[in-house]
Amino acid sequence: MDLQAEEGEGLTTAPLPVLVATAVPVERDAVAQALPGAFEELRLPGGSLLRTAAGFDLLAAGVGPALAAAGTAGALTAAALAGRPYGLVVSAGIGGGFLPQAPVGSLVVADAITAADLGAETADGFLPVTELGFGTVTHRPPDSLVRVASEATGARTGTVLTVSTVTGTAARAAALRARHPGALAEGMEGFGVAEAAAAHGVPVLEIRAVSNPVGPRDRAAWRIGDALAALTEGFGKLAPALESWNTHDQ
Ligand SMILES: O=C(O)c1cccc(C(=O)CC[C@H]2O[C@@H](n3cnc4c(=O)[nH]cnc43)[C@H](O)[C@@H]2O)c1
Repeated sequence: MDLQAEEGEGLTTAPLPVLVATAVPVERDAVAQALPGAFEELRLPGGSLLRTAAGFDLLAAGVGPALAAAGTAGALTAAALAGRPYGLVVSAGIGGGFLPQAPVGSLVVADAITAADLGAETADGFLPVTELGFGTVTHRPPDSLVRVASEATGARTGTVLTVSTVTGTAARAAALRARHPGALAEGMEGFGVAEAAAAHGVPVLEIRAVSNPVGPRDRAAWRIGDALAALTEGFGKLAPALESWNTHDQ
């Protein structure tokens, strides 16, 4: 695919497509509602992908960091082999919000995407995998991208934690806060998406619409419909900002 388009006297770079990875189809569909035009459905090994004419590919990769990483990596590899590489990967979905900073229905954009439970438990507390001599526990989206995304959507910015076990007690929420003072939200996919993006050298963004507080388990307090509506509204504002960032601002 020719990425250069002539415009007037000079050359401008056409924006590379954006991959949006959600966990489940209702999240993918909430994002799709914000994007104009028809969708083409493509089959991939890890599931199906909805492609918009405007350059957004939407993937429901599954719940949890492993499926998120596998699905995202598969889509990135397929796109690269097809000669249509992505310029940006977005992890999008609902999540738990730390109160009072991130109430139900609000949006959070990650300035750090951190694996909160990747490491070892010791008698002296939790050791992140980096202190064991391995890998990484945090990916940082580009500052300019975080700024553009939060200005467009009104989202708060802070750390979004990725957990394999949803927090369900006040004690666990307090422990996470103590270890990650900048945490605003938790989800189960962001770090997996970010690992796959990093492996391909592609920038990543994470946006979460808060469906429930992080803390004691209370299923009656979930507001999934409100969070999905916030995701749609937020993505409607985010999409043009991403296109602009992708073209000019990075
Ligand atoms: O059964 C529970 O107590 C419970 C509480 C919150 C979420 C779940 C899920 O199974 C949803 C997992 C799904 O949604 C995202 N999500 C939403 N809220 C949270 C949360 O508080 N902590 C972590 N992840 C959350 C997550 O990214 C998954 O895709 C069950």
